[in-house]
Amino acid sequence: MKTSVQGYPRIGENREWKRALEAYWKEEITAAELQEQMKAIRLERLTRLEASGLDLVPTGDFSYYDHMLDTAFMFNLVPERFASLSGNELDQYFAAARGTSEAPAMEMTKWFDTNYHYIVPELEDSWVPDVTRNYPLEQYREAEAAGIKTKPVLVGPYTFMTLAKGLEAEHRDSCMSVLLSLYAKVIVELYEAGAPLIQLDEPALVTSLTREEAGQAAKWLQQLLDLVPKAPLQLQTYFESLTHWDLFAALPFHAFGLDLMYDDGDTLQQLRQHPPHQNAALAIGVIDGRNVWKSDLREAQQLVHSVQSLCPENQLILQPSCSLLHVPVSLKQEERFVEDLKQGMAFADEKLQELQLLKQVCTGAPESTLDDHQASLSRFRKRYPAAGDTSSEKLAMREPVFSRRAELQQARWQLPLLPTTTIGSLPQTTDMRKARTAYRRGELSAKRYRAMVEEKMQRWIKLQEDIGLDVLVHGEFERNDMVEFFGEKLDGMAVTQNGWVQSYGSRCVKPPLIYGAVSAPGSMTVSETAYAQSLTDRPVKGMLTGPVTILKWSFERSDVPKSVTAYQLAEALQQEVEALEEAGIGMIQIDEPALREGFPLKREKRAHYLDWAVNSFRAASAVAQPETQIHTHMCYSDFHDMIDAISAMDADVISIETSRSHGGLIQAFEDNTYDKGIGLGVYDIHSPRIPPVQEMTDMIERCLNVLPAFQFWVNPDCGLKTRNESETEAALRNMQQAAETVRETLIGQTSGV
Ligand SMILES: CN1c2c(nc(N)[nH]c2=O)NC[C@@H]1CNc1ccc(C(=O)N[C@@H](CCC(=O)N[C@@H](CCC(=O)N[C@@H](CCC(=O)O)C(=O)O)C(=O)O)C(=O)O)cc1
Ligand SMILES: N[C@@H](CCS)C(=O)O
Ligand SMILES: [Zn+2]
Repeated sequence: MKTSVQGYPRIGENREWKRALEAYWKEEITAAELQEQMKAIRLERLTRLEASGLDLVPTGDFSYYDHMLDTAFMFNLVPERFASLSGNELDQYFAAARGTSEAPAMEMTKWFDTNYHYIVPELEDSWVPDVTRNYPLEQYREAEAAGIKTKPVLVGPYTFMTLAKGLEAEHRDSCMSVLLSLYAKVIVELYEAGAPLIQLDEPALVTSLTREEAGQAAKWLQQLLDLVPKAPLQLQTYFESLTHWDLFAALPFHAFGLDLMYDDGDTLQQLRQHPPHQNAALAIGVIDGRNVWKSDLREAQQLVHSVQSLCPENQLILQPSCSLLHVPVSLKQEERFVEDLKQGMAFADEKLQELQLLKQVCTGAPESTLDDHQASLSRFRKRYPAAGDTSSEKLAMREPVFSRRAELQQARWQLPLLPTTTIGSLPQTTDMRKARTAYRRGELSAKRYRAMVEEKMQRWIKLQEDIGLDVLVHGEFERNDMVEFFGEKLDGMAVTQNGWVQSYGSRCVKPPLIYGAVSAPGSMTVSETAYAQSLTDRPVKGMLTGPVTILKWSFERSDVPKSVTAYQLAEALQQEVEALEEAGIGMIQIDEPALREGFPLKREKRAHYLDWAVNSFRAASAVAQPETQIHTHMCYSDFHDMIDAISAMDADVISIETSRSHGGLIQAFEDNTYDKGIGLGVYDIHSPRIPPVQEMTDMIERCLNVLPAFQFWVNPDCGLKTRNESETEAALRNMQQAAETVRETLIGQTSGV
């Protein structure tokens, strides 16, 4: 029996990776220094993995930004607009990820149902397929030189092609043939270099594929196997079960890696019905790879035991359910958790220890090997029993209906056509972040910290007025992150000191933990919002994070149904909506950017999810007075398949991304006779590029061809916390000008929403 992981965090124990990247982007270090620092991070990581006792240490899972982007570059799939840029290969790579003044960044979207974002490969007609550099081989050799034999990891061809854009359905087969020949080249080189196993990640196979689609995928994988008959390939899936497993079980893969944690028990049954071919190894995901709770190793042992009857012990590999990319590195630096909470937790490094313990007990060590581990888990469970259903799930509906509310709200606010606003956060400058860090460390007084937040609000309220925005925001200066902030305030939740997880590029988040029943001890956002409102006559939007997003971007209890926690969160937020109204706030935005991300990967589970997700949003917002305008915001997701759900949320206005999809999303709203307000995200906030007025005017006009003007608002496509102040001001001035330019062409039409 062996142990392995599919991948491990890249960011380093103290986010060394992020610091190195950002130093390079700020030109504080040279390319050679960046390479050197990255190498040091890679080697430290490898040493750590090997020292943990893992039998198969992964390489190739490391990246300078994102592994999908790496794969695209490896295959020379570099969009024309970057290939023609001057500079070294590294600069081209970062230009594609981040954009430049000449070339907009490549699209970025969610990696399945996680908060990790990947760069979407662009399959262009001009593509000249080639293997420009075999990155996995380079990493394999580097590890070998350090004395560590590793298992190279690649994004598999089916997942890579499925997630890419720009491919017509009728060209899929020919594109796959080309891709397979490139993969074969990379794989043969790895094999010839002596890789003992090569992991092909194919999570796209666990989505709701028809039998025909799964059959086609199996055929393509067979073609790859035919091209590299000697290579020891492992087909790896995760995040769900493989519905049509029987189509894959007989493929001559060297190993199959399956998730036995997020599969509703399906995988074991499928394995019983269709055992993999005789020589195949089985890599079984029996430790939760994407949550932070200590594993019940007795249960895991049982699971391993059940699989042992299907596969000889020497062909079994124990691993987490998925790559450990989605959990923080180590619990070592968490000093503030009360001990009985901490003993119920496991980050990536602790999961490595769990794998070793599990292997020991599954290979003959006495049962007592697990005693200490299980005892601390029991203490945790006793101290923090799974919080039951403490809140009601009754259907929440706002009254009166939207059309009546819209009249009341327009009478109250008298907004012009195409009202302008922003999404909430304004630049979180280094001085603000440093001040917060100092405040947390007790080096800055609460009074001084508050004064700084107030200074920022004063400056930005004035600036927003000066730009001419119609609806202002307080700027979220007091917040480290839109979820962590509420995690700090809410009972039943706790935050980590150093539990960073990569979200996109160098940007990381510290997901809070939901360990008990969630409730609000008092108001959480009123003080800053009311202060900002006191500085202006224009409306200031209250800013809350919705129940589904808090849940999705936290580590929730695995033994409590998500819907139960979502309703608890909704109740806490409902209180906050009331408190904001009492303080005179008449527009409240409840962000739900993770609503789409939470979509179950299997289509048949979606209706149930949407029931509780939409209803918990309504439960949070339905208490609002009819004259209070409820906004919501979502970003970087494809909403085509959920417009009805968005409508059912019954928010008065929703702001969505429009810039990267070039207005394409608006079409989806037209087809569904959506009648509420829509905020057009007219420019991409992830890029330092200042959007020209004309570009945004064109965008608004394109949308006006689809839906009436009175439905539209104009705003950036997400919060501005990552941008600097001068970029933000310039971009907002252009945005305002674009809105006013189009407004002038609409004279005579009445505003409505
Ligand atoms: C909207 N998005 C979000 C997602 N998930 C969330 N949980 N939150 C989101 O907002 N998912 C989808 C998208 C992803 N987008 C982003 C956007 C921006 C970030 C980001 O900026 N991350 C920051 C960390 C933010 C934070 O918590 N900062 C702390 C500061 C902590 C710190 O590093 N302090 C320094 C000192 C100050 C300094 O030198 O800068 C230190 O301690 O050494 C705070 O503000 O208090 C990042 O830096 O990565 C993430 C996802
Ligand atoms: N209100 C948040 C939403 C981000 S999705 C912000 O502006 O950062
Ligand atoms: Zn957003």
